[in-house]
Amino acid sequence: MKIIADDTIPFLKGIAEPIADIVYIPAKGFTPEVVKDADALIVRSIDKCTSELLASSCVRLITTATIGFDHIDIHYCESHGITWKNAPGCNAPSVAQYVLASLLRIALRRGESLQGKTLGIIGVGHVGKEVEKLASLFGMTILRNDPPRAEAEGPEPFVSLEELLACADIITCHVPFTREGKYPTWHLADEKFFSQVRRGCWFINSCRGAVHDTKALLEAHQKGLVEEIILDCWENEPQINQELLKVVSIATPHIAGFSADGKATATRMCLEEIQRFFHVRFDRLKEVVPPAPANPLINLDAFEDHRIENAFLQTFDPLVVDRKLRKDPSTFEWLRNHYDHPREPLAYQVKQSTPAEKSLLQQIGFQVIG
Ligand SMILES: NC(=O)c1ccc[n+]([C@@H]2O[C@H](COP(=O)([O-])OP(=O)(O)OC[C@H]3O[C@@H](n4cnc5c(N)ncnc54)[C@H](O)[C@@H]3O)[C@@H](O)[C@H]2O)c1
Ligand SMILES: O=C(O)[C@H](O)[C@H](O)COP(=O)(O)O
Repeated sequence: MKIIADDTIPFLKGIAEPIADIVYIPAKGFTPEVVKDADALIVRSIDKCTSELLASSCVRLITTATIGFDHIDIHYCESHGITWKNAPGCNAPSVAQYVLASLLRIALRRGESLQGKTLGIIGVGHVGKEVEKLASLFGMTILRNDPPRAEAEGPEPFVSLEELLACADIITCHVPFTREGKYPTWHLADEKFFSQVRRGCWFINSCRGAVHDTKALLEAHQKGLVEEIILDCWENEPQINQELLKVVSIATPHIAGFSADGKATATRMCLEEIQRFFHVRFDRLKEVVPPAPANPLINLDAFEDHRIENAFLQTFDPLVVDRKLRKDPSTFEWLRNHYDHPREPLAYQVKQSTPAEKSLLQQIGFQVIG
C-alpha cells in the first residue's frame, strides 16, 4: 500500500512505515504526478484535492487531518469511487480553548468580566458545543443558531439569526464553509448581518475566512457596530487584508484548532480510517500522543487576581502568535507550519485552589492537586 502524506502533519512519522510505503511531501506539494500511484492520501486543509489532482490517479482513500473538508472535491470523489474521510470533532476542544482565551484577553484588557455577557453561537456542532460548554462555565449566557439542526431536531434550543444578532454581546461563527445547499455559509456575515447586530458587539471567526465578507466587516468596525474582532480565519489566507489586520483585536494565522491534543487526535483518526479501509493494523498507533507541556504545574498563588482566567491563559495565550503575525503578516503560512502546539487544560495540574475554584477548574478540565 502506498500512502502520500503532507509532511507537516504532526505525530505521523514512523507510525505507518512498518506496513506501508509512505512518502511525505511538503504542504501544497500535491500534484497529479506525485499522487498518481498512491492508494491513500493524508492531507491538510491547504492541500486541495481537486478533480485535476485526482483524475489520473489510482487513489482510493483520502483522509484529512482536519474537521473541515471544503478543500476536497467531494462530488468528484463520490462519483469516481474515491472514499474521503475527515476527522470530525478532532480539534473542537482546541477551538473552544482558543475562543475563550481570546475573549478572556479582551475582557481583561477592558477591565470587564465575561460573566453575564451573552454569547451568540452560529453553528452548534462539534466546535459550537465545546464553545458553549466552556463559555457557560465562565458565566456567559448562550444563544444558539443552527437552522439545519433546528430543522432536524425541532426549534426548541435554537433562536433565529435575527434574534441572535439583536441580543448577543459577542457573536462567534462555527459553521462549515459551503457555497451550496439550503443554508450556504459563504459571506454569511455580510452587510445585512452586521446591520442587525447590537452596536459595539464583538465578532469572532475561527471557522473559515470566507464566512465573513471582509469589506462588510471593515465597514461594521468603522461604524462602531463591531467593536472587537477576533480573527483566526481570513478571506484569501495566507494573503490577508492588511487594513483588517490593523483593526482586529486578536489576529491569528488559522491556528485555533492547533492544540497538540487536537493534532494527535486528527493523525490518529486518519490512520484509523486507513486501517478500516485497507484492513491493516498499525501497531504503533498508540504512540500517537501529544507530549507533556514544558511546565505542567500551575500555582494559582502566582496570580494576584483573576486566578482562574490567568491559569487558563497559561495553557494558551493567543497574543503570542498575534504579535508574530502582526510583525510580519507574510509569515502567515510559515507560522502555521512552525507552530508550538499548546496542550489543553487536561494536561495541567493546578495547585493552591480554594474549594470553589477547585470545582470550576475541574469542570474546565484541569487536574487539581493539593
Ligand atoms: N480555525 C480552525 O482551526 C478550525 C478548527 C476546527 C474547525 N474549523 C471549522 O469549523 C467548522 C465547524 O466545525 P464543527 O466540528 O463544529 O463542524 P460540525 O459539522 O460538527 O458542525 C457545524 C454545525 O454548523 C451548522 N450549520 C451549517 N450551516 C449553517 C448555517 N448556515 N447557519 C448556522 N449553522 C449552520 C450545522 O448544522 C452543524 O451543526 C468546520 O467545518 C471547519 O471549517 C476551524
Ligand atoms: O478544519 C479544521 O480542522 C481546521 O481548520 C484545522 O485546524 C486546519 O488545520 P490544517 O489543515 O492547517 O492542518
